[in-house]
Amino acid sequence: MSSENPVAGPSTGTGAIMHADRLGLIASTSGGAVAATAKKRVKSEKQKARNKKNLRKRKKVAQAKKAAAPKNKEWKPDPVLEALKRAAGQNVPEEAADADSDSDSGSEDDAKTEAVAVKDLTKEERDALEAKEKRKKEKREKRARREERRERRRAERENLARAEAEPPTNGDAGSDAAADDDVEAMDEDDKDGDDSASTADEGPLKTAESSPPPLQAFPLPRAAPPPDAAVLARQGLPKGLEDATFVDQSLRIAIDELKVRVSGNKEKQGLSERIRKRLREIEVEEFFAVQAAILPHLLTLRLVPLPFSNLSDYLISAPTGSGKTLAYAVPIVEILSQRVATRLRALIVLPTRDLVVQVRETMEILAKGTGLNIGSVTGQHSFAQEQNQLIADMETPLLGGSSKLDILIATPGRLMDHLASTPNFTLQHLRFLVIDEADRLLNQSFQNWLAQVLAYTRPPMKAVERTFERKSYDSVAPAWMEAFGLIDRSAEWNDPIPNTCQKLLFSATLTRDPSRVAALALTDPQYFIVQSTLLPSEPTFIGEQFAFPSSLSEKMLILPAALKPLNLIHLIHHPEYHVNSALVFTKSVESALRLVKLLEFFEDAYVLGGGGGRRVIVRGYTGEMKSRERKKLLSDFGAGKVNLIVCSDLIARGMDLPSVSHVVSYDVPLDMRKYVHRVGRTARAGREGTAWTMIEKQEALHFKGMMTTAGHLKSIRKVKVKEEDLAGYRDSYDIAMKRLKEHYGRDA
Ligand SMILES: Nc1ncnc2c1ncn2[C@@H]1O[C@H](COP(=O)(O)OP(=O)(O)OP(=O)(O)O)[C@@H](O)[C@H]1O
Repeated sequence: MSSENPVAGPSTGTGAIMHADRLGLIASTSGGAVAATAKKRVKSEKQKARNKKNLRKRKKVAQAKKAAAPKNKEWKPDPVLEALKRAAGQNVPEEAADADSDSDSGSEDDAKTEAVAVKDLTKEERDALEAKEKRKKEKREKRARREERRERRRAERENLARAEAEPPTNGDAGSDAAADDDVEAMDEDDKDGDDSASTADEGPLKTAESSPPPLQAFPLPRAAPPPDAAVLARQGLPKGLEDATFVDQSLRIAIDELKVRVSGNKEKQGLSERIRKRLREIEVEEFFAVQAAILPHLLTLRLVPLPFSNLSDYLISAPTGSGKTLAYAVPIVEILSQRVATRLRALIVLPTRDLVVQVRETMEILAKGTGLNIGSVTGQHSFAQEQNQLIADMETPLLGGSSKLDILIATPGRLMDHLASTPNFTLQHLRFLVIDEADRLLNQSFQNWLAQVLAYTRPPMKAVERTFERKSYDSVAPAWMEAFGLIDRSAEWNDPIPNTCQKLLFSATLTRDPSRVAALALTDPQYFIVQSTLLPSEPTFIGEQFAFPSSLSEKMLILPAALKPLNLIHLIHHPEYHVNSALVFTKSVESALRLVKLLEFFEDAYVLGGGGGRRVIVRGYTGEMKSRERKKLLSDFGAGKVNLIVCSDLIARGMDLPSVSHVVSYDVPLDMRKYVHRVGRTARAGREGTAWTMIEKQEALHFKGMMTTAGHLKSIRKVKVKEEDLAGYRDSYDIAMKRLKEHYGRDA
């Protein structure tokens, strides 16, 4: 038993082992006090010996450091020591000063000297001295604490050793306490940063026996890894839309070569001679990729599909100008030309009046000689006029409706009006429902048009009570008969009579947003994507697919807003760019009209001033113009009488103006879809075309980000127009600006 052991003091005389948790109790007894005094003495002797050893070590280190220090680094005397020397009029040798500053137990003489000298110190010197004293004191206290801990640990180790020899008499809390102390000691040592306090000689405190292995942490509940974004986006998407069929944009099939499967592996000519003749008349000798891919599927099923035949719905995403209109117009005309009686069998929905007019023209050319009746409702004519065109008999209530038309082309708003208010207008006979520019139309939610139209194409779930007698000529669609009580199939096991309406959705920027797709209630949907082979075979993101005509070249100008008009003028007049027969897109109708005025004033000044030979004819195209005026303008443009049409996004979609050689986005398009449709007004049907985008400096980041997200930035070439290239237009431009200000008032 060691006399240094604080837990087994001599006064106990029993030599019994006391546990660490009784330490406090022992310390309070008189025997404990004697032991403590003896221990203190031994401790202070040991402490002194250790201090001397440390002092020697430090001196050596200090000397080594001095020797290693760069020569130019001067040694600086301790300011406090210097002050003391000055005050005491004494010459303290360098070595002694060093020792004093490091040692925590200065000699008595020194203390006296200091006491005398302190009186003569300045305030700053006195503060410094006090701080130094404080530091010394803290150091002493720290060291004392460390010593105390060391002693305690040593005692505990001895106790443990004894405990191993003899079985313990009570619970073993000591190891825990020791472990706690150990943590504390480590903390203290870390704070000290004092290497003299090394405990290396004492060996590691924690041994395998002394501290039990730490308990395994109870595993915390962890969130499952998030699913892949693409997987998430596909959720709720019909299988057919996940596995899209990719069609190479360069695919071509001669119109005589188009075959359809009849039964088994047998094939036959897909189109009648009549429609092939019509196609040749409009210079269609071969089918473009979208047509070659989709026609064999649509032509296989004829007017009334047999029961159990697979009447799939189709979603087709193909670049602008790739011939989507003919991809649905040809099969509609070909299949409907077999009809005997007139029923409304094809409904084509388009977002704008202009597009309705355009598609109607194509339909009429194809249907020439078939006897098919084609009409349109857009609100351009009065409601009564449209009703007259639509319905043969509005007086007699008829279950099967009374249509004058086989094919109706409509804008959604006007279509809703007729469904609500035109007697005998029904969609029960529909064989085709086409939604062209589908992404745009699916985004239009007015009057919930899509849900309503779809509801009108399906037979009612409940039997409809009739308030009138059925006429002999009242022709009800087979799928509607049961609902009207014309047949009773309740005793039959057969499936309900299938609906014959096939949905076809087309766009250059088709969405696969599952929520929107779900709204379409598609049957066995098939998804076709027409794209250039240069693009990756898998769509990079599931939401939207953007494809561009391969004959399109794209350029961008990043420039200050104030230089936009001059740059546009440069593009128009410089022979290198020769932007002519162009559509110029602005952000609003107002900006379009203003730009038209500015360009007109410029052309006046420039041509009169002898700047350029030919005058460029510029016109604006707005929704406020009468349809007659718009038609005239487009025809003048096609004939080359108008060189530039400045417009808002009104004609950005779907308009087929074959003469457009350039598109200029004078104001940057706000989203990718707008960009795709604007640039798609050129480079149509395989022709060459160039699209320019003017980007104000502060818009560049947004625009580039948008293009990068769509994986398209690399396809756009950045062009820089030099300041000196614009110099030749300056004078005429200044005149034009002056006139523009006069035209709009001084504030313009
Ligand atoms: N097979 C073909 N051969 C020659 N020209 C064709 C063929 N198919 C279509 N075209 C012509 O290509 C032009 C563009 O066709 P269409 O308007 O149908 O394109 P789109 O794909 O609907 O474009 P957008 O997405 O801009 O509406 C039209 O002038 C059309 O007559």
